Amino acid sequence: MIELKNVIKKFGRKEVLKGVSFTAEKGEITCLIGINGVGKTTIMNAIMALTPINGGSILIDGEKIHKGSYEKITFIPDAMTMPPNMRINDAFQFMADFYDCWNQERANEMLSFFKLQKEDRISNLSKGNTAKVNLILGLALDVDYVLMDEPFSGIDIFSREQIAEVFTSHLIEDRGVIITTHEINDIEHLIDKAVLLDDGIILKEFNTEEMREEEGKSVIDVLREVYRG
Ligand SMILES: Nc1ncnc2c1ncn2[C@@H]1O[C@H](COP(=O)(O)OP(=O)(O)OP(=O)(O)O)[C@@H](O)[C@H]1O
Repeated sequence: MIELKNVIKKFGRKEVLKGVSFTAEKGEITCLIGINGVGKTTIMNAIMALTPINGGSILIDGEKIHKGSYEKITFIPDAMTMPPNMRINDAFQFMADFYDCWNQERANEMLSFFKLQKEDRISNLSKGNTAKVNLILGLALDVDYVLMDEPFSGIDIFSREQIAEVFTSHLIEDRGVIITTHEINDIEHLIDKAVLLDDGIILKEFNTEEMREEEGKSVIDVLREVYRG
């Protein structure tokens, strides 16, 4: 389980996270929902210890993140982090050199699922194909937890459908996944838990299936209630 307890983050005098607490379980897809600039990426960076926090704590399976945790958790950003002159195959090699948990077989499987070629140069990839390569680089790691920043943002409908298919496949299955979005429509049916963020605090955290069964409400119904009052 990933557990955030009362996390505070300031940039200068601006307090972006004002005591954020929520949990994300293994085997579940947790979606962090909020408008642009509300602090979703900051939360991802804080979980990965890529940015220091000013208060509270973040635990992964009960432990503070340490060097070894990077064989257990990965972050798929919304932009390419590999050098543009690399080919996809070079990026795979880079990951293989860097991570013990790199799974080449799974990378190849995803590459053919997305109909991409190993020889393709990163700089020549479309936005949709960049997102797919990012997804491969993250999901071909045998890690328990995967963080994804806006995996559907700015991507055409067919690519979105392909990515959605990955979410319901064995590639995700038992892992704990946290994704961020400011646009829930595409992924409402894929997520197990919704965490609504606004102005540095969590407004609501709920299990989507329970909400549907017990109160007859979709995630969008709850969003309307919470954000529009
Ligand atoms: N390095 C930084 N220095 C100063 N302010 C920052 C920094 N990074 C983020 N911020 C500010 O923190 C706030 C939250 O940013 P963040 O990127 O986490 O939001 P977000 O919810 O991910 O937005 P989006 O949906 O646009 O990606 C914003 O007001 C942003 O300007």
